[in-house]
Amino acid sequence: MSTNKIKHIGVFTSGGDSPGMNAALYAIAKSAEAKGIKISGFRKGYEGLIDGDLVPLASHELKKITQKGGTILKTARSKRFLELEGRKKALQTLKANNIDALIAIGGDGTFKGLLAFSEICGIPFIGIPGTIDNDIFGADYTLGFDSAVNTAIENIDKIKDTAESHNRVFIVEVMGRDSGYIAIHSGLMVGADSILIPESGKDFIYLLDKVKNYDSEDAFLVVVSEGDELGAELVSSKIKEVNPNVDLRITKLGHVQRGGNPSALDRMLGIRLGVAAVNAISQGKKNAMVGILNNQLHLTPFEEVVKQHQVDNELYELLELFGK
Ligand SMILES: Nc1ncnc2c1ncn2[C@@H]1O[C@H](COP(=O)(O)OP(=O)(O)OP(=O)(O)O)[C@@H](O)[C@H]1O
Ligand SMILES: O=P(O)(O)OC[C@H]1O[C@](O)(CO)[C@@H](O)[C@@H]1O
Repeated sequence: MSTNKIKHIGVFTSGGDSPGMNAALYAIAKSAEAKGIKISGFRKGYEGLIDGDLVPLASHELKKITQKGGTILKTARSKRFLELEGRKKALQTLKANNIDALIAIGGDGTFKGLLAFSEICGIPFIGIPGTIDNDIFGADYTLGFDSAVNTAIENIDKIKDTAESHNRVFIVEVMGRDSGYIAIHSGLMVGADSILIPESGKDFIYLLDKVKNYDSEDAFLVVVSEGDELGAELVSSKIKEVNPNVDLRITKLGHVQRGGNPSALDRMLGIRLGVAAVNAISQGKKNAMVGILNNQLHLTPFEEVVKQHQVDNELYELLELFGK
């Protein structure tokens, strides 16, 4: 589609919220206004597309909330959009409101949704990676990941104080549905004795070896990703099997990691990617995600984005050196 045909862009946030989404919405509105393009926001992710729940967006309003976590548009996991019937209703909404391009801010599930939608809807779709899990191919960092890791380390530092005072073994579970990124980053930064992630199968053996003879004047800290196949409880019972003397506690950090004001990095990322998304649409691009790779803007087709993510080799090496 050529540049001058785009008059009205729809935007929505989808999947888990992540700090920085509001900054991206502000940037999208600002950039669209500068190009004379109208912007509407669909509320509650794909649910808003299906129900025609949309609101006009204005940059002077969004400017006030760029520093806030969460998403002003709200978000959802939509069962209805998984069905063709739901996607057909969403198509009707777009037609009825003369939307001629869509920007989605979400995780890999959201982009799988756009791929499915593109089979029945021909308008340009552009994605912005927004998930604390950082499990998206085509972006060094997703919106919200840096803030989530900062929240995790702030809290694990506190746990360490009490763990060291009691010489306790602590298992701290951090978020990451299928991804160990938050665990690796936070685990390295707090000096964890062991880091367990879903992408690595053998790490548990090293942990048991280490903890078997643990009887020290110190804490023993395990950071485990919620996506790890064993999980905190099973890890705990295995540790007690090999060393019944340990004084052990489990803390699950949970959704606290998704909230809070975005870090400087996430605010900047939101602004850069918001502007880049509008530019991409104006340049006639479609069905691709904007992301920052090596500090440069990149467009990656959705087909690539949704492929299984990989933890890169350098991170594995750090994990070997520090976490085992
Ligand atoms: N294969 C698919 N076909 C159609 N829609 C899909 C598909 N996969 C996911 N979706 C839609 O995308 C929504 C968001 O996906 P999901 O819940 O996996 O979150 P996400 O975007 O991966 O974000 P997060 O990483 O924060 O969980 C789903 O609730 C669903 O409505
Ligand atoms: O908010 P919900 O639906 O419980 O989802 C939790 C999942 O979302 C994420 O926080 C990503 O947004 C994952 O780390 C976690 O597994």
